[in-house]
Amino acid sequence: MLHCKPIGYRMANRSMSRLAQWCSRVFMVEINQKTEPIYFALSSKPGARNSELEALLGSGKLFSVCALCDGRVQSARSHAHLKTALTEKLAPGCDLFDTASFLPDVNNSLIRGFFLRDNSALSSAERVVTQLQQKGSVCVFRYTREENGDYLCSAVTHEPAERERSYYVTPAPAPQHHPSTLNITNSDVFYQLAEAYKVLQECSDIIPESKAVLELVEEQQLESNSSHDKRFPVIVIEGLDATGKTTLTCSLQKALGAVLLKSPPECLAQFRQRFDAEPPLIRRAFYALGNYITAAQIARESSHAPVIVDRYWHSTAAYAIATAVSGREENLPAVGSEIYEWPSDLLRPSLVLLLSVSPEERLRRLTHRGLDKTEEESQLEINHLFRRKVDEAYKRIQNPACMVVDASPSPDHVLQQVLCLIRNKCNL
Ligand SMILES: Nc1ncnc2c1ncn2[C@@H]1O[C@H](COP(=O)(O)OP(=O)(O)O)[C@@H](O)[C@H]1O
Ligand SMILES: Nc1ccn([C@@H]2O[C@H](COP(=O)(O)OP(=O)(O)O)[C@@H](O)[C@H]2O)c(=O)n1
Repeated sequence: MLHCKPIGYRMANRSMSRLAQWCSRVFMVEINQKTEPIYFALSSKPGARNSELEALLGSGKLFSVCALCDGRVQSARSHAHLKTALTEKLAPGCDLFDTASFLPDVNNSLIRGFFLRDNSALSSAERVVTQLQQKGSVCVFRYTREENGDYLCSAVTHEPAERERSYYVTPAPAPQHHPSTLNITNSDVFYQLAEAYKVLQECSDIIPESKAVLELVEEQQLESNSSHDKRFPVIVIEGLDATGKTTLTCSLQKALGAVLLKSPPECLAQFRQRFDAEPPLIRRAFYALGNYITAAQIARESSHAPVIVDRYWHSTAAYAIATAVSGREENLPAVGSEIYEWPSDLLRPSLVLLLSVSPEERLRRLTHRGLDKTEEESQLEINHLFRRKVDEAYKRIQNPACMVVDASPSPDHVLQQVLCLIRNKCNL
């Protein structure tokens, strides 16, 4: 796959409304998560007819909107703010779809945005988007239907020359790689401490907690360098919420006389809520750094006892990939993709076990437990597609890959099964 510098920022630095710059790109509109997105391009010539595209564009006033800012942190936050503003301000009768533009199969080329179809009584969408445009770096396109059925796209801008220039909307083929996979590296999943570290450095003015997190990372790295002596096995327990990780890790700790650690580590607990409210770029960098703190703790503790770890990099990567990749499981990067590779500088455990229970049993355990779930976990419950993607991503991660354990029997049975595996694989 080709790579490119984040193109959005380059565009933003020039003129946000130069429609010609968007003509090399393909646009994707996601009507819902279960169906294939619709792809179109902008062209100076009319294209072939396409019934799906016409059904999308068919009625109402149509706009696409995206936030373009200098810098990835600002861009990520502006996109999130734009979504909140649109959701709050659009009148009933307006449909809001996720959209993105990209260069087919070119890494880092994706720019996310929204597509609006306005069938509201007062046609209020135009007022809402132009107000948002006045407040910040928001780029708006309008789509209109000609009498002969062709669709044209033009920029909503004060520049007369730009306003008058329009392009035909033409159908485009689906790319080989789903567009939502293009920006995963170093935006959703980080493969080196330095990459995740940089994100929090870039945030430190707007999120003061970032500094404290970075200090903790530095402290732990220094301590671990002086005492790295890995002798005892390190066993990671992974799985969706309520698959029995807490129950099993506590039993394993007792049975093996092991040290129990987790990721994110306890020292980050006070910051978690703050970072959970941020867009994926920042949130995922926070969890990635958590793994490096846990790694430093593992390095120290494994010198004198076996170590059991409740969630580690598999969780960070699998949830991040499943959230980033929209639509169905088939859209995930293929098995063997570099996306599933373990970070080169992160301590590798001896064994990773993935607890697996049926969706029905998991739901029964969640309900029985009756505790608060994170927003993402609640989404899992209602979003079968998302859960399938997390599960599949867990299984595709390699070096080390995880071993799947059937966690539906009784707690004691699961413990005996896992102890047996550990003895076989780790000579304990
Ligand atoms: N093997 C099991 N069989 C039945 N219930 C279980 C089993 N393991 C755990 N549970 C119950 O399921 C719920 C979730 O378990 P927990 O260990 O907290 O999961 P996690 O840490 O993965 O979120 C708890 O109420 C726990 O008592
Ligand atoms: N090592 C980890 C652990 C959790 N996470 C994130 O934290 C969420 C799950 O944490 P949780 O506290 O609900 O999990 P449980 O410990 O309750 O099973 C997931 O949604 C992941 O996004 C992560 O990214 N990396």
